[in-house]
Formats: sequence, C-alpha cells, structure tokens
Amino acid sequence: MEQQALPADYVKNMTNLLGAEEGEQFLKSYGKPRAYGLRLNTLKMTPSSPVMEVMKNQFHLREVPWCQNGFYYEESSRPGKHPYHAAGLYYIQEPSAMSAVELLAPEPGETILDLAGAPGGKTTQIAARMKGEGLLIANEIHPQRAKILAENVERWGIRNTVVTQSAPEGLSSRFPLTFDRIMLDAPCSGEGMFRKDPEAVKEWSERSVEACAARQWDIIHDAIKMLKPGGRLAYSTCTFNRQENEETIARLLETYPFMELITEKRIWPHKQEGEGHYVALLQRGGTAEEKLGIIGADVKPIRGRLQAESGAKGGRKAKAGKAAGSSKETLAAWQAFQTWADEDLPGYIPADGSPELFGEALYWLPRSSGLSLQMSQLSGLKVPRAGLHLGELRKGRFQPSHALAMASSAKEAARTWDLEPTSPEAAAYLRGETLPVPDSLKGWTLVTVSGYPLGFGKASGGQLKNHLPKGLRIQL
Ligand SMILES: C[S@@+](CC[C@H](N)C(=O)[O-])C[C@H]1O[C@@H](n2cnc3c(N)ncnc32)[C@H](O)[C@@H]1O
Repeated sequence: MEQQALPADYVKNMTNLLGAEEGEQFLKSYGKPRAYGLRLNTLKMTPSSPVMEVMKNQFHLREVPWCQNGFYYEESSRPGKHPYHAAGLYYIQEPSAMSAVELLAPEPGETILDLAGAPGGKTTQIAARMKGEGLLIANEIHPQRAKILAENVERWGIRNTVVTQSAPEGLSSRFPLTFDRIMLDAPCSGEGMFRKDPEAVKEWSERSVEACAARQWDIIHDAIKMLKPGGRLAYSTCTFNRQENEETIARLLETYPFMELITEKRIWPHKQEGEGHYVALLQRGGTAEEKLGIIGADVKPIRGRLQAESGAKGGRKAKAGKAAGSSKETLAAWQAFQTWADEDLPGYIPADGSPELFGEALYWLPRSSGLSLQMSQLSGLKVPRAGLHLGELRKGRFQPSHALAMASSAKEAARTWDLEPTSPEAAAYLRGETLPVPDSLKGWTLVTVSGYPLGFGKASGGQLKNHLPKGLRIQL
C-alpha cells in the first residue's frame, strides 16, 4: 500500500510513538507484502505426521518463530482451497495473531473462556493446547460471527467447547470467579490490519481509537469478574496505538490492584514478519481481594453452579448413568447413540461430560474439574453449540452429525473410505456428490482424505450417499 493512503493523523501518531527514524521504517513496511500464515491442528496431526511433507512442499511452509505450530505459507499456494483445509488440518491465521495464545499457555483440563472469539483463530489454538481435556467456552457477541465461530470449532473437530453468543455481561453474571484462563482478543481500531484490509484504513480515525478504547474498557471489567484467583488473562489487539494497549493495561492495574502484569509483547511489521499484535498477560492475585471485598458486589454465583462432581472418566457406557439422571428423552437418545456407535463408531470415547438433548439434537456437554455446566445456567443465552453435536434422533433412529465426523478419527470408525487429496473423488465429495464404492461397503462410513475425516457418507448398493451438510459443500 502507498504511504500517502494512510490517514495523516495516523502517520503523525505513529511517528510520535516510534520516533522519526523508527517511524519511517514502520511506515515503509506498508510498501512490503503482507505475511500469510497457517497453524496446524495438533488435535489431528503433528509437524511429524506424513501429511506434513506434502503440506511443506505444496504450501512452501516456513516456521513462525513465536508459535510452535505456526507456519508462513506462500500466498499463491492457496491452502484455504485445499481438501486438507476442509479436513480441519490447519487454520489460516495471520502469523502475529498466533502470539497471544502462546503467551496465555492454556493447559489440558483447565476451564477457559475466549471472550471475543469469532472467527475462531484463538479458540482453535486454545483448544489444540487443551488436547480435548477440560472445558472451553468460546463466546462471540455478534450472531453471524458466532455462527462462523461454531463452524470453525466444528471443522477443527473440537470436542470440549461450548460456543455461546452473548455480550460479556451476560457471561460475567453467570460465571464469576470461574476461569483458569481468559483470552480477551478485544475489538480494536485494527491498525495492524491496514496491509491486509485496506477498508480498515478508511474506518480509522482518532475518534474510532477513542471509541475502541472505551469499549475495551467496558469488556475488561467483565473479564476480570470471571477470572479465578490465580487465573490468567491475556488481553490482545491488532492495533499499534498505546491508548488501546499499554494505557488500557495501566488503567486496569490501577483500578484492580489485585491484578499483576506478567509480561507485555509487541510484534511490529517493520521488525518481524507479521502484521502486528499487542498482548498483555496478567494474573489475578490469590484470594486477598476477595477477603477485602474488592470484587464487584454485583456478582453472585448462580446456585448449584459449581458442582463437586468427580467427573469420572470411562467409556460411553459409563456415562449412561448420567443421562438417566436427566430425562427419559435424553436417556433414550443417548442409548440410540450408543447402539449406533457400537456398530459404526466403536472406538469413540467421549471426553468428560454428559449428554444433553435439545429437541431431536443430542449434544455431548463437556465439563472440567472446575466447571460442570448446567443447562439452566445457560438459559436465556444463545448457545450455537452446546458442546459436541453427536447427531439427531429421528423416529427412533440415530443419525450422526457432521461435527461428530470431524471430531472422530479413522481408527475409531468401523468403516472408512479414504480419498487422495488431489483426486476427482475428493473434489466430488466436497461438492456434495454421491461416490461410487464397492458393493461390499455398507453403512455409515467416515470419508477421509489422507486418513483425516471430511465427513460421513452412507454406503449401500455400490454408492456412497453424501452426508456433508449443504452449507459446507464447496467447489475447490
Ligand atoms: C479481534 S476480533 C476477535 C478475533 C478472534 N479472537 C480470533 O482470533 O479469530 C474481536 C471480536 O470482538 C467482537 N466484539 C465486538 N464488540 C464487542 C463487545 N462489545 N463485546 C465483546 N466482543 C465484541 C467482534 O465481533 C469480534 O468478533
């Protein structure tokens, strides 16, 4: 982008911030090509998986220094158009945006909130680090964006995530002092998006910076209310001005003396290969502030919210007792699922959680040792995804969902039909077409590409009926 296309006030502010010499280098970075990145889905593969060789060659991958599973790719290789993308093997993410979750360092088994989650870059990164254990609530305020977030969670095959669509206060009133870690990737003035999205330049003004800082400040209170004593908060933006970054954090530290700044990190486009990001990692002090009554008196835990459940692990059958404790309908749906899974997905073992039925749709609601969600807690909230959607019970027959296919592995399935990524059959499956298969293949079949699920098909009479949802069918 030409330098003169940048707003004059912005150029002046950045020169003031960085000084004349560095400011010039910074502004020159707008004339350079932007960085493209993808991050591997370690829920499905690792950098040593055989498909990695194919990906390295095809996408010309180079490591992102600050993210273990992050890679730069060559724009012309278009990994977003590859069947491996549909199989959820990676997430296309601007490289510097990968830094925030690295700093937050989520652990398996924890209770984590991604407060401003869509489209899902940080949610998918957190989920990968949680390895399917614990509970992640991924939230997004805007309905359309929450839908995209839910789709990305599904494509990544994440089992332990509930997607909510709520304003931050809708969550903080329900989940006080709850989370081990919170990611707040705040809505911001997007100065780090200028090279990627020239529209962001048009929307920039000093007023919009002020408005963003005010909005961030509003959201921060809710984030802090929900953090457990000892819990960590990562606050990030893709903007450069100090008002939305260091100054917001300084104000936070002043207002909440029990919060401690652990570290701050900046990525600059003139210093690193990335569009730019700011992250602050903070920790909530022990329990002193609660003793002192510093936490908001408006926050009251919902009764029965934290249940002292041991969260027994075990196979599908071990969980049936839990369903019996809820309703007859849930138990019937859960039993129908078990019967189906014994036949078609015998290796599938759910994470810690319980079945929940919404109309005909059966979900597996995950839980962590810190939070055993009750559906009553979510009442009044929009919940696009109440955990892993297992499928639907229709007229007594269980029909598996696409989400279940994506969260499964080939070794869990009774039948698979594997396709070469470059084959016409893979493209045909992704377009939603029926595939020819041997007569001997019968029943629900996990369709895979290089061994990774793309979706379900149902085989009979030499044909594989396509069960890829209509909205996900694509022309490669
Ligand atoms: C920077 S984006 C999040 C990107 C996401 N974390 C990712 O990595 O893909 C900020 C998000 O905040 C949402 N948002 C906007 N206003 C908000 C508000 N008042 N409270 C919470 N979130 C808000 C936006 O819709 C947007 O999806």
